[in-house]
Amino acid sequence: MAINKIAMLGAGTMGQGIAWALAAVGKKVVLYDIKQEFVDRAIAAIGKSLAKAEERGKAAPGTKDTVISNITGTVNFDDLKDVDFVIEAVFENMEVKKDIYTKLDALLAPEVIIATNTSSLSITEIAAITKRADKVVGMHFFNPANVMKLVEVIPALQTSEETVQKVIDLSVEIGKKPVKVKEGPGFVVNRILVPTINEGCFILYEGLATAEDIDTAMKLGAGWPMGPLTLCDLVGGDIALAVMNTLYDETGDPKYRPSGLLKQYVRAGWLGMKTKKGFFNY
Ligand SMILES: NC(=O)c1ccc[n+]([C@@H]2O[C@H](COP(=O)([O-])OP(=O)(O)OC[C@H]3O[C@@H](n4cnc5c(N)ncnc54)[C@H](O)[C@@H]3O)[C@@H](O)[C@H]2O)c1
Repeated sequence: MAINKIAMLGAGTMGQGIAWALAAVGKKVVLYDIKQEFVDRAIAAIGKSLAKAEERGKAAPGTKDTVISNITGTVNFDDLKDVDFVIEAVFENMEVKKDIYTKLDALLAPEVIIATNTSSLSITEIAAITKRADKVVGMHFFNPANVMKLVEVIPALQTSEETVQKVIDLSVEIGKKPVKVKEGPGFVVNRILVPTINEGCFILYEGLATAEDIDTAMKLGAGWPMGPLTLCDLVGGDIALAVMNTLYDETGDPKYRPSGLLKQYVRAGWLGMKTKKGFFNY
């Protein structure tokens, strides 16, 4: 079955970028969230960024209109019923995901693949909620998803080879570089990256350097495009903490214990760019 119409669940940071990436190559995207204002805000943000890109000559004239015309926003779950493929990027919370997967499983045609963008939850556990476990798979994009080239493709224990191949093919079709990864906490990128963010939080808490200096050190000393604390603000402190908690819980290895400071920032709602305040102000 050709994949032309794709449901994008969750119009937050990731849903927005993924919807943009899909629409840019001509896929018809149905962007679903729980509130109309979230959907409207996401589509407006894509339009604004593309208008700027056109003004600066970084996107061909008319790109914005083409991309936006390929995205339909909705808060009506039934609007997802005739899609060819689903990508889910709702909150990183198993209860929220379970509710969504139960409803999707009942709504969708049996052959439709459901790909989850989860950063830290078990894809095997998500697959087990459905009656199509062989068609549930991890498709892990990186932020900003319209720019970053990598997609980690993660089969659950139950996922069929055919499903994996379809996700690899779709990733290539939308201009990404897929890498197949066995299911394990953090996959590859977050297993390495998020503990580094966490270490930046420990260093800040211990007062070894200011937030600015920690980031400058890693940019100028290690050639990172941004420092670990800016990266935390970009990813979202809540997401970084969820990944650390998963690494810690799944492995029981104390080297993955989340920093108390990161926990405190999340409790304060200082999640980073999406809340305009994190380790830096936005
Ligand atoms: N932020 C990142 O850098 C990043 C990178 C890769 C993967 N992820 C993963 O992507 C997913 C989303 O992360 P995000 O950063 O976009 O989060 P976000 O908080 O920015 O957006 C989540 C969106 O999901 C919506 N939502 C919540 N419950 C819903 C429901 N029942 N139905 C439909 N929409 C619902 C929210 O209203 C919100 O708009 C998570 O699983 C996360 O682990 C995040």
